[in-house]
Amino acid sequence: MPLKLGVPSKGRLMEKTFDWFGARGLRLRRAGSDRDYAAVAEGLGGVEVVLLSAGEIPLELAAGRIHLGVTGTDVLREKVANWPAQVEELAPLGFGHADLIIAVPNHWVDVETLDDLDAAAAAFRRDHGFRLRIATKYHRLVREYMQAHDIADYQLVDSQGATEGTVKNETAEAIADITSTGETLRANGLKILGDGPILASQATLFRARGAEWSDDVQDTYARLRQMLAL
Ligand SMILES: Nc1ncnc2c1ncn2[C@@H]1O[C@H](COP(=O)(O)OP(=O)(O)OP(=O)(O)O)[C@@H](O)[C@H]1O
Ligand SMILES: O=P(O)(O)OC[C@H]1O[C@H](OP(=O)(O)OP(=O)(O)O)[C@H](O)[C@@H]1O
Repeated sequence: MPLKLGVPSKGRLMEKTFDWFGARGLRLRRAGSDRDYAAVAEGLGGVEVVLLSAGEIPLELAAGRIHLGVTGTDVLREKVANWPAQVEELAPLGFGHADLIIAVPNHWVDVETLDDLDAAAAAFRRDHGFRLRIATKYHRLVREYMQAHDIADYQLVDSQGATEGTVKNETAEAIADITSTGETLRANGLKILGDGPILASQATLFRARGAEWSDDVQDTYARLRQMLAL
């Protein structure tokens, strides 16, 4: 039985993951063309590479269909309930950095912090008769964060992409999304609340606790750990 390693299937996350493993002696490469979602690992026997969307890797880990997987800590924590029981964080990989933040319109001059947002949300509800809307795809992480900060006067609206546009489109008053350069926020007239990010994410190598760790997989894993200096 091979050790299954889930790797992002496209973009910079895929390239940097290939580079990270390559620098440690495990050469990952696509088996065929750019469109062929098969890949191979060279340098250590017994490893099967599975190319998956970064957003799918958390669920594959939680289901135990892959033994190891690379994805962002943000999507892992968002998609896997009680994640520490399901996966082990083996190593942060030093790329794919992005902060999950809350942002509000620049012209909300009285709102710079979460406390300000709390006050604005109460006023918003009084004035409009419905709760202030925060657009996001990170429902679990935002809910937990708001609960931890005792903020209840809001509602989440689902946005699976182009989230910064929801404010201009008047389907939300604020957003919670990841940012790296901040360009998308600036272009959409939004500013980040000054309390620090909900989560600072980066690409990370995870191990699925519930996968089938047969003797031969464990043996491959031990050799891989040595190779990767884990
Ligand atoms: N600037 C960035 N833009 C988007 N994602 C980023 C950025 N920097 C780092 N990331 C990370 O890349 C990962 C992408 O996850 P996402 O779910 O969007 O991927 P995906 O499944 O490949 O998406 P899709 O196939 O829908 O484009 C997340 O962990 C995210 O934090
Ligand atoms: O701070 P920046 O460097 O501008 O990057 C942040 C943007 O990148 C991501 O979007 P992505 O391109 O993954 O598309 P999405 O809208 O489908 O999530 C994220 O959702 C932000 O919109």
